[in-house]
Amino acid sequence: MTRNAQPKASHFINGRYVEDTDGDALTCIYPATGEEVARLHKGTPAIVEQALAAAQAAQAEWAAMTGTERGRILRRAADIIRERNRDLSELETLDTGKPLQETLVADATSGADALEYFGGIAASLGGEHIQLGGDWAYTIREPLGVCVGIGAWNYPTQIACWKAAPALACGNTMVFKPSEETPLCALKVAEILVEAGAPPGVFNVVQGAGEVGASLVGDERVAKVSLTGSVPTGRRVYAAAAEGMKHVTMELGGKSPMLVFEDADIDDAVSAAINGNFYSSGQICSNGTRVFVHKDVLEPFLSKMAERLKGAVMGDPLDEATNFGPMVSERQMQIVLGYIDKGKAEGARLISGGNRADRDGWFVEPTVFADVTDDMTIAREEIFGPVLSVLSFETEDEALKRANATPYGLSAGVFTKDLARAHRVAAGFRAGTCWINQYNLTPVEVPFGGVKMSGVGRENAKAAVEHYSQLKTVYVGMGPVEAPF
Ligand SMILES: NC(=O)C1=CN([C@@H]2O[C@H](COP(=O)(O)OP(=O)(O)OC[C@H]3O[C@@H](n4cnc5c(N)ncnc54)[C@H](O)[C@@H]3O)[C@@H](O)[C@H]2O)C=CC1
Repeated sequence: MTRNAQPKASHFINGRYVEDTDGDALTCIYPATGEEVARLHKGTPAIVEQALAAAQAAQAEWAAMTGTERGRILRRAADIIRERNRDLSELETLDTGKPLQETLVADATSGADALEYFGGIAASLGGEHIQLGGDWAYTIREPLGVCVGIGAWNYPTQIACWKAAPALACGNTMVFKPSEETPLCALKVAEILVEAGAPPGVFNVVQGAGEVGASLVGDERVAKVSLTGSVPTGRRVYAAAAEGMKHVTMELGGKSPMLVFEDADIDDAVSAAINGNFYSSGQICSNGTRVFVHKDVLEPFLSKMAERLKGAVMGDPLDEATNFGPMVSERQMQIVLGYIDKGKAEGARLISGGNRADRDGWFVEPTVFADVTDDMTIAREEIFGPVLSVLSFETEDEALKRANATPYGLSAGVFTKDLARAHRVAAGFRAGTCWINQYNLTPVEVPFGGVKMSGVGRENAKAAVEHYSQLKTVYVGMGPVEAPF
């Protein structure tokens, strides 16, 4: 397999690849080896202008198509993505370093799921009729206009599709800016949408870092901004959008709890903790990084976990036998290693891992700390790497209080065989998504998003439609108009 992932050009605007070599260089590094696999350019003001003008020009025609027609295009794009899943997954692996074993099942395929789902409901979106005695009113569901999508680097294809699919289904157009760490796969989504029949300008991709994102968010033609990123960036983008009274969806970070009660199936709980901490090398916003284990099952939990970690296979992510890849960048690796040092310095007990792996690329060993207390840095801050903190608890009340004692509120999980307790705890969690005896599954049919500092709005499911459309109310007078004088 070739390690050259060079796209035809850096940006995709108005139905075609576009280059502007005046833009600063944007190099794409394969995180498993450090080698350069593509070189692009960041968007210049001229590129940003072209993209916004194209999206604006395309919007009326796109919105005038029937939902059935728009939906058919999205569903066709989903089919093409599935047909090319292997190529797209290999590209995603080169861009992110995530094992091919993962990208084959969780990236392009999840993007296709979103395009299929929103393609399927596009024809049924509409308003309602409200009878008011003799008079009546109806609502029209209208698109917002030009939407901006801004992505993080952990799930580039999925994020592009999770934003594009509902936006386009509702009749909006989009300018999408991928993370500067992972610019490649959104270009493929744009290419495929055009191949599936989307008119030029409906979905555009512009590369760049924060400045390019900020110039998109600040433009008065933009009606809505959807960001997947960190809380500090979310604050900035939300504030900039508020200046123009723009709609926002903020999918931000987390420090989610997973509660393992004494009656839980410990093997399942360990599996879930592995999925919720080491999949994508821990670079998942909804990860359950604070695992609260009841004191009576703490030692069996830790010993089973240590045993299972022996099954982690570090290697070339393009080899399908590899199930544990590197961090996306050297910078992210250094951040994670810094947190591991803090964990050690603040007195957490290292059960396994704890170091950079002795190999090329930006690998950090899967790391488990026990005896973690609520005040330790590793229990409070989002690490976004393969670092699992185990805390112990004695009562349900105590566990729930401690689980909720965080500014974040993205996700939470509970493992118990006691059904009443499972639902009671789920009701008590202050989080946008809760799992009972499961963790980190995010099918497109269910809403996903956070509370508190973890975000605003919801992606996926019918809920996303509310965030990509607005209602116009039309009141219909059927009788004479009464007036006081
Ligand atoms: N809740 C969710 O659905 C998810 C949240 N995340 C969060 O994303 C973070 C990791 O991703 P990163 O790429 O490091 O996040 P980041 O916040 O550094 O960057 C996110 C995106 O925002 C852009 N950006 C930065 N400053 C901007 C500005 N002033 N205006 C407009 N755009 C700007 C970046 O170029 C990038 O495309 C983690 O905190 C993680 O929890 C990641 C995946 C999913």
